[in-house]
Amino acid sequence: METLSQNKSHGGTQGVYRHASLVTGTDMTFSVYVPEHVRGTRLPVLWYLSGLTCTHANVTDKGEYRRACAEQGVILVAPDTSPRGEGVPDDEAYDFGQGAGFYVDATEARWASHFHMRAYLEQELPALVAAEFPADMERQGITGHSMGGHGALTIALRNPDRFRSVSAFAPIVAPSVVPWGEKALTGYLGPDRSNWRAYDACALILDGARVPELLVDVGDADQFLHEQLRPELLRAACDAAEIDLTLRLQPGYDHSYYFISSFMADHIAWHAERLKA
Ligand SMILES: N[C@@H](CCC(=O)N[C@@H](CSC=O)C(=O)NCC(=O)O)C(=O)O
Repeated sequence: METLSQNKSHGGTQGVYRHASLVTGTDMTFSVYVPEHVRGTRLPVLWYLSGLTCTHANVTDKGEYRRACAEQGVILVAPDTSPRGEGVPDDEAYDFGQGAGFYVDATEARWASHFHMRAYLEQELPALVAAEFPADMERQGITGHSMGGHGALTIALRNPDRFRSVSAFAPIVAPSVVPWGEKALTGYLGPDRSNWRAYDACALILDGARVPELLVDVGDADQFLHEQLRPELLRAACDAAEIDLTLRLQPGYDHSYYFISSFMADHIAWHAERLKA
């Protein structure tokens, strides 16, 4: 692992790192904020998965999480949203290809050699974080925004023993039935919709996957609310499965980092309560 930058912030260290990923076959860059801590102690970890067009840098620059992480003693890890670079396939559209990995392991030929964001986040990056940072991997939470909210929900639902807490900002909750998701899942996984269910939070819940509780914030002025996000589908799935969903429609907020940063400290405190219990 190579250190690209390290800066002191709120008493801790904001770092950006690069490593050669075996699962994506590319270099991958990610950021980690480590609060000040007693040498030798290990801190709980919150994963933040980003949305379409993002790298690690969007939340690192605009997410305003460091004060809350420092106060709560929580590490925050922000991975990239796809493999990138020469030799990696891409698409002209902002919602497919590089910057839009949708947290799947692609099976369609054009994408299958590099687009393995599921294995990257379920296996490779956690092992690296455990080895290189003072992270207590028994105390992990996960959150994310939009496409990254979809990633957080689906990874948590598939791995209930790994995460003690899961939340999301304006997540895509049912990619199988919304335009962003239908395009991406067709492109990465092919037309057989039965292969999409492991990547659809509502379908996973319908198929029996469970987490004890969820926190979701969405702005009521979010430009993607009705066509792409459709939080009412998560409400219905959670009600049917008796999952304790706190779904907050935040008046006046849109889809941007102005919205995310407004509720970031709330989410970090909510995760910290569960990770430190
Ligand atoms: N057409 C827009 C769409 C891109 C966009 O809004 N991306 C969001 C995530 S949307 C769902 O995953 C985002 O986080 N953008 C980065 C940011 O810093 O705001 C466009 O191409 O601009």
